[in-house]
Amino acid sequence: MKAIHFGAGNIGRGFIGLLLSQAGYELTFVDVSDVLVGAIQAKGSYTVELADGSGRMIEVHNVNAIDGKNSALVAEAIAGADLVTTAVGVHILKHIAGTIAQGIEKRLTASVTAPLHVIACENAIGGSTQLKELVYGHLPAELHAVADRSIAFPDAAVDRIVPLQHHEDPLHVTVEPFYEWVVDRSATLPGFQEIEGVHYVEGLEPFIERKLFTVNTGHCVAAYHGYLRGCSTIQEAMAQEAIRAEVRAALQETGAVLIHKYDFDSAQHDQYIEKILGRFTNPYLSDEVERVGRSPIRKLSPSDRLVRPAMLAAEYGLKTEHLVQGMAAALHFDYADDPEAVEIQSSLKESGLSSTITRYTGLAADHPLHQALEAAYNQVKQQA
Ligand SMILES: NC(=O)C1=CN([C@@H]2O[C@H](COP(=O)(O)OP(=O)(O)OC[C@H]3O[C@@H](n4cnc5c(N)ncnc54)[C@H](O)[C@@H]3O)[C@@H](O)[C@H]2O)C=CC1
Ligand SMILES: O=P(O)(O)OC[C@H]1O[C@](O)(CO)[C@@H](O)[C@@H]1O
Repeated sequence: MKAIHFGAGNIGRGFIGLLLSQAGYELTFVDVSDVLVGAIQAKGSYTVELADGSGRMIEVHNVNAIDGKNSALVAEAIAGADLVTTAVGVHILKHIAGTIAQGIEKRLTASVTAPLHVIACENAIGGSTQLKELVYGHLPAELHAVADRSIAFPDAAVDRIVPLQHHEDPLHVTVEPFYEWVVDRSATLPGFQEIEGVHYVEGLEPFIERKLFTVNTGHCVAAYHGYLRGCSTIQEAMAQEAIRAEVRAALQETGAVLIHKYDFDSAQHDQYIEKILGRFTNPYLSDEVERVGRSPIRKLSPSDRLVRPAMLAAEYGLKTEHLVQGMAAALHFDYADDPEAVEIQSSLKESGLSSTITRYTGLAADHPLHQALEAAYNQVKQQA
């Protein structure tokens, strides 16, 4: 079984690559970083370290890498693969879609009928579905129906905290022990051999929303409040009682939404929240607030971890105060090395608060959440 994985970064090496290799796949990474590609090609292996105080190391052997800038070579590899996965960032999917389409076209021209599954392992709802649309945009229309018979794009939810790495070895990666990779079984093709270690479910929506609106909502709320209060890491932020309470309160709000929408057991969901809070405080990890807060435009967008649960809460008549506080802190994330943060800050200066809110959150000026966010934005800085 051959797998091609786009993105030899933190989650690529520390989670998806590790799991695929352990599941018996012959694994080839595709990346545009010369350092990562060169190091994998030279060594053919790398080490994953578990951040649990045990010092446990796992060696990942027999891995290869292709330079993502060489689309012909990547397409050739895809033509002969059983699985394509990605962990590049949802905004990068459009840049790899053409190459994936090239690989699919090669495969169909060579009459390969074995199923190919393409799974986007990104933090987004419907990531693989988005990738399919992008890939099909590059495929000749007459091939779409043929491709549908042997190529599938099951959506997925991936969860493992892998911070920025600061090791001499560019391939060494430290990860939290916990991981969860959930895939929509209903979108897989007959004859597909399930990947060992992956949890297959018939309906992905409750899983992806539970993950995105708990792990990712909580994490970014900690990051934005932490940044405002001058903390360097999530661990430092979570050690402040006020921030910890703010994160827990935001997760109680998303929890109420999830319980209402999916009829989750309330006590079990509380335990899930506590487990996530415990993961954020893992003393064996050091996770910069700038990484976890990165890409605030994506995180403030209408279908993402802050606005979407708040909109649902408003619709269900539930509380939104702490989600709104999180959004307000996100608008104050003025980190100069993050292009999305810089764009929001320029918009605030040039267009003002109200039109910035509408532009990035999709909340119209007369929406109650818009008005609450304006008020919270003006208050948040004073509380920091
Ligand atoms: N780090 C984490 O804890 C988690 C991250 N994720 C998601 O995984 C994705 C990747 O995140 P990270 O691994 O943290 O980021 P990262 O920045 O460490 O890795 C991304 C990799 O993609 C590569 N890349 C960029 N453009 C490319 C292209 N055109 N072709 C091939 N490779 C390309 C980069 O060179 C980099 O090595 C994101 O969507 C993130 O939301 C999901 C769960 C956990
Ligand atoms: O910030 P992004 O790119 O959505 O992804 C990183 C996020 O995913 C997580 O790994 C959770 O699975 C967190 O570390 C972090 O909040």
